[in-house]
Amino acid sequence: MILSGTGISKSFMGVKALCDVSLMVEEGEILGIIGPNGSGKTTLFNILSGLERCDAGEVTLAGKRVSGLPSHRIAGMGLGRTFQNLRPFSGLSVLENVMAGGHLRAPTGILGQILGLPSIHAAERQARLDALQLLAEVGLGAYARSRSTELSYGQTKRLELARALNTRPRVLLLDEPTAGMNDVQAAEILDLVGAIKRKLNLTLVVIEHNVPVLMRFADRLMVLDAGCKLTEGEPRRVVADPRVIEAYLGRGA
Ligand SMILES: Nc1ncnc2c1ncn2[C@@H]1O[C@H](COP(=O)(O)OP(=O)(O)OP(=O)(O)O)[C@@H](O)[C@H]1O
Repeated sequence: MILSGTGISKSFMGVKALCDVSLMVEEGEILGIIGPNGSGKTTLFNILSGLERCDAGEVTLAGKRVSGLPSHRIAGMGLGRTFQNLRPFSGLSVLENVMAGGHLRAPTGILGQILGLPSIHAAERQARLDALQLLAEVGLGAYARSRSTELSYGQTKRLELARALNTRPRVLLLDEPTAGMNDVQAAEILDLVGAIKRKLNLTLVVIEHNVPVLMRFADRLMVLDAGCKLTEGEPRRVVADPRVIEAYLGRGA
């Protein structure tokens, strides 16, 4: 098991966003997370990645307890993520945006940077090559020098993916990677994510509203409803569960 959350609870000013939620993610698997709006999906990602602290519970990554650590430490230990709302650095080029995610791995210290040691230049060159390679992988090779603001919405989603991959994650949390896309575009981006996952031997946890698309992609689904885990398991069995149909698709569905 590469990622686990045990008994995670979180309230915001008395509103229970998560209530005793546990999850186990095996190395190499794709876990899909679904649930109605406000059911706690993003809060769960925020806790797993260290952006929010849980009120109770524990998160482990590759057997090490990470709950309580700052998000950059958890990222450095191999947990990457993308965000539901796109937020590229608008003043930077596409390439620079990807490289900004890679500084976690920079082998050289601040003193070396001030002194401009040759090893820094070699490291910078390598970082640039790595970022260009990732841009090519996500289909943005031709846009390396463009401003990130010149990219279309779908291309910005790909940039977010490249940026997250540049932290060299073992586990990648994807928050609505296909939001705002039609089914064809959604299938296309998930095909790309799947190919990268296989190539880099990643483990994925994916929040997604497009259930039919996610069903084809995920090995397992977990359903949140009002901050509680409703059920989890094999995708077809989960979406046929009457409790899931009622909670997720609405009463009378
Ligand atoms: N920072 C915050 N302050 C106050 N309440 C919050 C905060 N973050 C989340 N919440 C509340 O916690 C609950 C869960 O929100 P969360 O964003 O995790 O749900 P979600 O399942 O990701 O929703 P969506 O599908 O709409 O993105 C909601 O009631 C939300 O209003």
